[in-house]
Amino acid sequence: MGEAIKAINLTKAFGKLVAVDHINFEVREEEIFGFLGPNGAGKSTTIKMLTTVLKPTEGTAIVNGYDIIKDPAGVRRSIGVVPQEFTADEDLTGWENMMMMAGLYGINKDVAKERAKELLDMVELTQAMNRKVETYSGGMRRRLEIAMSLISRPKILFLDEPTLGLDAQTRNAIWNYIMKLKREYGMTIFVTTHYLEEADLYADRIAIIDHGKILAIGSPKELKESIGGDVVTLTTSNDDEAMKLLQNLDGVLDVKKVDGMLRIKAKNGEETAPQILERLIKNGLKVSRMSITKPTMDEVYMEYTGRKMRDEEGDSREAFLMRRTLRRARG
Ligand SMILES: Nc1ncnc2c1ncn2[C@@H]1O[C@H](COP(=O)(O)OP(=O)(O)OP(=O)(O)O)[C@@H](O)[C@H]1O
Repeated sequence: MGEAIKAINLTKAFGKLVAVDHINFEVREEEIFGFLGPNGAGKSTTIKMLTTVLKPTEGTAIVNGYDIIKDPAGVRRSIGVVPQEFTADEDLTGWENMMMMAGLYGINKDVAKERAKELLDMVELTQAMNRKVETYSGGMRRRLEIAMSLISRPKILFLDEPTLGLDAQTRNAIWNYIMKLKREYGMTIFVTTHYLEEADLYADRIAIIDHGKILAIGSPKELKESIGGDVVTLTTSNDDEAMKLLQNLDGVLDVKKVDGMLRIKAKNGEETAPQILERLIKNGLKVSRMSITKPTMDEVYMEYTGRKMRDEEGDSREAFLMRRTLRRARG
């Protein structure tokens, strides 16, 4: 598959503040690409440059084969955008908003009606389509905006925090539409979020951005593996003996006794656990309990940004240095 987006040294400075700092990445066709980062990381600024709302200070990007600087009109024709701020007209009905959007793209009336029906149906707004938008809930508005952004049948959809501030059930529904767009229409989706679980569950690949720089990029699985693997926890008939036996086993990164159990860091838990068992049993030990836990996106995020997603500021630098020191000490 080809690439839908390619950012090349993409940079935006506001005076002295470099909001997006020479970033390079590619988004493949038909993937859900999650752009993950805390408030102020540079996510919206990146989206605004990719959708030609803002001009880069330096660098460029190719979107759907069009250069965002040389051919912004080409870019705009081939993309759909759901910005963070609500843009639908409150005084119009859902249906009228759809028609207004179609008008902006110069879409033939009959075609527009056909598409509007299908899209409103997809986001489950058919029943509410003749009501004024001012009566819509937050979730309904977001769904309408998604439908509006699709009226031109774009190849790439940009969504800036589409689930921000919505309840869990609505967030789920929004992600279901996003998955459907990828599955049924083969769309490429570029989506920013600061919900780690959502990126983990739904994105094919994730870029973690902070202070305008991309800190890591990969599938959720690759990112989780990159921070040092899984944890296998064991209870054995002789933990001291077990520790000695496992220390040099292939795939084992570290063995520790914690709370009366053995805590083993392994590159890949599923592959290493059977080998652990085999070695212990061969040497006459009994294993009474065993579990495998995978690192979470929270840990990935903390590892790369040096802070938790929700306590944004605080002593993040210290926390980062502490973690790095501990990691190095562990070897
Ligand atoms: N028009 C502007 N003028 C000056 N500074 C700006 C402007 N737009 C954004 N910034 C600054 O650039 C940095 C990145 O902002 P951006 O909105 O891209 O972050 P974000 O990751 O999208 O965060 P959020 O989730 O809060 O929107 C922030 O420090 C912000 O204050």
